[in-house]
Amino acid sequence: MRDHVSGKVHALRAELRWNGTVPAHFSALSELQETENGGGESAIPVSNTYGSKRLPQAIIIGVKKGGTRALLEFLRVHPDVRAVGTEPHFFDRFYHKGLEWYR
Ligand SMILES: Nc1ncnc2c1ncn2[C@@H]1O[C@H](COP(=O)(O)OS(=O)(=O)O)[C@@H](OP(=O)(O)O)[C@H]1O
Repeated sequence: MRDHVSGKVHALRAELRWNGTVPAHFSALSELQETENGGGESAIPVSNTYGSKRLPQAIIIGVKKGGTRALLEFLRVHPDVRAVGTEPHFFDRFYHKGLEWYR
């Protein structure tokens, strides 16, 4: 996946209180979660337990100066969204550290 991302990648660690399935464009992330859980349900389980370490339910991907910071700040205003404070740069810089680091 990293090889296909040419620009800066921003990841958003969000606790979206959705009760449905994950949208198609988040399917790659969903697959990661399923792999980690050993398969099973197709929807990422929703958590409202703050403080637990989970993979993100949504990520923001964008090129440098593409306005991703502004998008993150707009999303953060929503009370049901919990987002990382700083950009984790998992896919472009720290992919080698693995999913345990990413949580
Ligand atoms: N809605 C909208 N319309 C036009 N321009 C916008 C918008 N939102 C953010 N911006 C501008 O996007 C620039 C920041 O983008 P990023 O958040 O991706 O910046 S960064 O790569 O993380 O530094 C930054 O540009 P500069 O001010 O030239 O640095 C922002 O002003």
